[in-house]
Amino acid sequence: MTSENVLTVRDFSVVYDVDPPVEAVVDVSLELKRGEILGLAGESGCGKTTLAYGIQRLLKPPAVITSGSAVFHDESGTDIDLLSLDDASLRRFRWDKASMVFQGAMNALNPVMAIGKQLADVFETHRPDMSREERTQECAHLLDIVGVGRDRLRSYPHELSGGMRQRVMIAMALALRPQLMVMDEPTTALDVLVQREILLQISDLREEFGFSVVFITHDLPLLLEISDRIAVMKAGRIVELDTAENIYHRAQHEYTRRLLGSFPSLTGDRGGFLRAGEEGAA
Ligand SMILES: Nc1ncnc2c1ncn2[C@@H]1O[C@H](COP(=O)(O)OP(=O)(O)OP(=O)(O)O)[C@@H](O)[C@H]1O
Repeated sequence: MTSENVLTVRDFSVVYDVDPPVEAVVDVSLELKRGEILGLAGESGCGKTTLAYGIQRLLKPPAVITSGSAVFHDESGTDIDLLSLDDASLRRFRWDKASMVFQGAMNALNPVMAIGKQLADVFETHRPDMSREERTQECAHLLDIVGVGRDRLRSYPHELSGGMRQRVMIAMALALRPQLMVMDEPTTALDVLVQREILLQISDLREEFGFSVVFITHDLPLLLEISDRIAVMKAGRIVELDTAENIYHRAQHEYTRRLLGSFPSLTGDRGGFLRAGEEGAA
């Protein structure tokens, strides 16, 4: 039977083995539900990126996972113990089951290759049985759903704006229909309006495709708007994890309240702040 959760992390710790050692993630436990957007909030250096990379086994030395477990609950009903996967299984996992969009992703596009070709390459590598027609169809569809449009299939990265290029990266991340998408400050470099538009689109796509998202940013107002639940990190630990609504209205932890208080847009008239889809709500 398919589990209600897509990911279960228990007592997960990561140390950077430098002198003196840095305890970047300390005893973190969390569950990610199927189809939910979980926001990871917290000040710079609190360990958000280390946690997100750690559970996907993307960390390099001097980072060492010192304790805990991370289990992916595949929709087939199989549990995958991420910390015990060998390299080949890990590579497959990363494309097939989980994908990642990071801040500078848009600069990772190959400048001398049309974006349609770069998308098609994903299918050529990971879905070798697909025909050329199917590939082209799928690439066109992907560009449509992320709001770039299929007429851009033959465009080169330099012919697109930063926002468009980041959407292409999101299309790539969606290509193999992963069950989990990790987004680390995916839109921070972009204009605020573009950023908002892309995020609302991700939220819609998530409903359409049913994937879960771990969304990392230090922009708490943005997280409140798009997340179902928010985990607040401080010095490597999760100090509070609750629905976005509870975090906003009924934060329990003093640190969370302080974090909320550091964003002027959240401290004024409460009615002035609305979660997406709640237009008209106070
Ligand atoms: N390669 C490294 N070697 C030593 N310490 C590191 C290394 N990478 C990160 N750290 C430390 O680990 C801690 C957590 O860093 P991390 O990048 O995960 O935080 P973050 O919350 O994602 O911050 P930001 O929002 O700035 O990206 C910080 O104290 C950081 O200085």
